[in-house]
Amino acid sequence: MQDERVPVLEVEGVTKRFPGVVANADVNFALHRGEIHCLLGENGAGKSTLMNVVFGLYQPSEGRILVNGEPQRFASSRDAIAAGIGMVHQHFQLIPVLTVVENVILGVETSRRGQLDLDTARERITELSQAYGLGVDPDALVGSLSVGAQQRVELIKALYRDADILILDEPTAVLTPGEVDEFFEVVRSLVDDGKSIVFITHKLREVLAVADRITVLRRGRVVGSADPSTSTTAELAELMVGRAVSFQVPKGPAEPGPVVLDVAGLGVTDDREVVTVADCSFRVRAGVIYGIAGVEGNGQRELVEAIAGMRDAADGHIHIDGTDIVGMSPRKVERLGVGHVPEDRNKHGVVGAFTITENLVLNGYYRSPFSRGWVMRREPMVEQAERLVEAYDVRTPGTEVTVSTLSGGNQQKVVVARELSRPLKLLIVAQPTRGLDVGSIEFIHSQIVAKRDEGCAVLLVSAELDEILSLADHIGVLYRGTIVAEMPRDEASRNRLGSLMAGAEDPGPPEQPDAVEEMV
Ligand SMILES: Nc1ncnc2c1ncn2[C@@H]1O[C@H](COP(=O)(O)OP(=O)(O)OP(=O)(O)O)[C@@H](O)[C@H]1O
Repeated sequence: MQDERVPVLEVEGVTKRFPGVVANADVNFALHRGEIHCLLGENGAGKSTLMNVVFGLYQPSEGRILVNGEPQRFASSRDAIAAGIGMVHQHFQLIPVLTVVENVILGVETSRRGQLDLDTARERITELSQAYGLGVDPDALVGSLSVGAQQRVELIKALYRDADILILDEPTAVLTPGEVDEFFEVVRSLVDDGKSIVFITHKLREVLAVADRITVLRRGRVVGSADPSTSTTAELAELMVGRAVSFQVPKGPAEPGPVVLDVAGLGVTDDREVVTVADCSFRVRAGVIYGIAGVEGNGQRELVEAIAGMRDAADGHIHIDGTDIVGMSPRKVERLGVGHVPEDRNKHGVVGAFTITENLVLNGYYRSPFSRGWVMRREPMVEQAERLVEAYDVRTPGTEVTVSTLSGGNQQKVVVARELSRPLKLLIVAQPTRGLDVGSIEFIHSQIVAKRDEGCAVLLVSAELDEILSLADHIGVLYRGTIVAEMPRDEASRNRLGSLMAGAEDPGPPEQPDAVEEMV
């Protein structure tokens, strides 16, 4: 029998240094059996690094890891898995062209008479899926699954390897509100079954809803712990960031100018040639934030890519400041004064192997002052990088480090800094604060409002209704690739948008405009 008082996982005095950075400094942390322990901290606080040490991906510079009271030495994640630890990363590690069962057994194949034993694996996956309410079809192609279902496949992968301790790194960042509720049910059933969970998130309301215990990291150190039954989101925010955070965006009324973006009868297909945007029409005026609300997967990605010149339109028109941009290259569109913060920063936002300085001039290196004739000029590039790193509070040892070494949230700040720091006519922002901490959300929201107040037209696409409600002046609901309803912000409510997003009838404007809830 195991002694219930011995934590299932202990981190003792762990320090992890990278060149120029102490990512974790003398961290102590204990996880008990059957508990959900939330690890909180601002972007770059060292949460992922600590969990990568626990999962054997990094070796600690100092300190040790104990599992059930036994000191461990993990040479790789294989050793951590053997000790009963499973991790679901922020970015899934699945192969889209393989089925669920093939993905799950990769690396742990069992064979019978030299043949892969898919049947036994399939049975086990079905059992796990039923036991924890995961609803995963073992034969589905992973690439055809929703983000929420892919995440459950990652969970099954860990459970299939007999994980007792599960590390979930920002699992809800990519989920819709409905999926988050389902996910919490799954987490609870795991805990009821005796699993122990480390849960990393930036969403303070979630923390209070789900955590048994909370530990807060700041700049690599544990700065405190909190009891979820007696803490408030404001207290947690202050503990994380080290100052009081305002959850409301200060914003005056919009002063609408001429139409900048005019989308008319637009049709766009996705990578598989399936029509995902159809007969879509809306207009965005200068000085206005137009928010697109919608359940993810209703054509948002293709719509944004078409407006940014990254995807061809099959039908209709897109006028930006009077110019029809259909068929134009992204660079030409960008030269019209269009900024774009893409939804997937790794694919389209940053080049991981380039430095911060280089990433900050990705779309302007050929222009003055960064180039003169054919010659690139480093000095103004570095000057700009130093200025933006300071203004956007990008946590980094310097501007010459490669962006892949920054924490996820800090990579996002680099993209936002690059796109918002130049004069723009149209700013397209898709999920601008995904993965960001409360302090950074506050800052980026204020920058988006400042852009609007300069007279820029802003197209905001967000899966967070609270983000739409707190920033947008006018709202369009995208359902199955079409704007099915439009309304001024004052006539929107969470209920009304929720119904329209689900394809239901419009219940009409609320009697009282909805107050904006905290975006955390
Ligand atoms: N492989 C690496 N090489 C160099 N520095 C790194 C590496 N990995 C992380 N760091 C640095 O360690 C610090 C902590 O990063 P980490 O990713 O652990 O933060 P985090 O709390 O998970 O942040 P976020 O909430 O933004 O994901 C950051 O300053 C980051 O730049």
